[in-house]
Amino acid sequence: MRVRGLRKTYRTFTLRQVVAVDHLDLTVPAGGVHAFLGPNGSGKTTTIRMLLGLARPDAGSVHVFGTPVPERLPDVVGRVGAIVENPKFVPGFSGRRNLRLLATAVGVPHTRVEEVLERVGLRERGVDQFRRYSLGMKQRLAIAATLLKDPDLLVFDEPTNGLDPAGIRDVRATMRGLADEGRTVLVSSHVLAEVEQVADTVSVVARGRLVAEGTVAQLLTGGGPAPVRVGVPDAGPARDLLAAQGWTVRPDGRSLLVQGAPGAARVNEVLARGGVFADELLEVRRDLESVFLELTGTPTSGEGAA
Ligand SMILES: Nc1ncnc2c1ncn2[C@@H]1O[C@H](COP(=O)(O)OP(=O)(O)OP(=O)(O)O)[C@@H](O)[C@H]1O
Repeated sequence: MRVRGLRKTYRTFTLRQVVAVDHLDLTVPAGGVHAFLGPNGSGKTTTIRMLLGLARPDAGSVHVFGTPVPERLPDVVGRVGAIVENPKFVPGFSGRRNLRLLATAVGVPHTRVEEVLERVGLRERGVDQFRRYSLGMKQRLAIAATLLKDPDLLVFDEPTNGLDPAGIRDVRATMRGLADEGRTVLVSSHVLAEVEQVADTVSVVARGRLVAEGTVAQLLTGGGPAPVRVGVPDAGPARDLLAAQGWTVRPDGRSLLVQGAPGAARVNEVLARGGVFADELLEVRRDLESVFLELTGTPTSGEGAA
């Protein structure tokens, strides 16, 4: 899936213009789990609605399997399954009966219902009424419904919202399994921790714009080497030696933080050649949470994410 220059504005009831998506570029590689991350209100749902032809962009282009959307949506709609809003199931019907109704509506045989129930781990519970399902089971039934047509691309908008840790784990495992079968899974979330373990690639948006993309490892390194923390008995000569290499050196408590050096070994070598011996050398690994915070200016965990 490829998005270029996507833009969408809304008018509020006071006629104020809200730019929900602002010249967004997005590339979702085929196969694997792609996380679409951003704080609340950063434009994820609006983008997903445009990808699915549910909202019309003001500008920009969307291609799904190389086909322009919404212009030629009917050509690809059968290859796409999505959960955008809470799917409507009949509370008093069993999970299986709900899926059979949907299967009839989309013209797939009831044998397919058994396959998708099995696929999401609900076969045993297929006889239970939908209203008796846990939130996690309801979400897995929703995923089962999207699988009825055997789609190549699955789009899930915040599928782990409101789930307990066990529910999050189940949904995550289901997404991983679908990607391992060769499907493409696009999953949006404002809670990084809920998707980082399962995502092969990531796009981060803030205020409707793309602020970073790549693999989780690429985001962690930010494209450059990790800073090196150096402890030396006398900071002055060490700072001069390191700065002479063109590296940025700043105090970090009782140590020095060196940015731009290709690794701790090279820092050690430069110091030793200058007659300075470090008593501490550490490559400082960034965690994804702090990268996300730097990129979006917003914490990602729980309700604190505004
Ligand atoms: N129908 C609408 N009318 C007016 N403004 C809207 C409408 N839908 C979305 N917006 C605004 O557009 C911006 C982006 O919203 P959107 O729902 O796409 O973000 P999001 O990243 O999906 O957020 P969340 O994680 O809360 O779902 C927000 O400022 C939102 O208030």
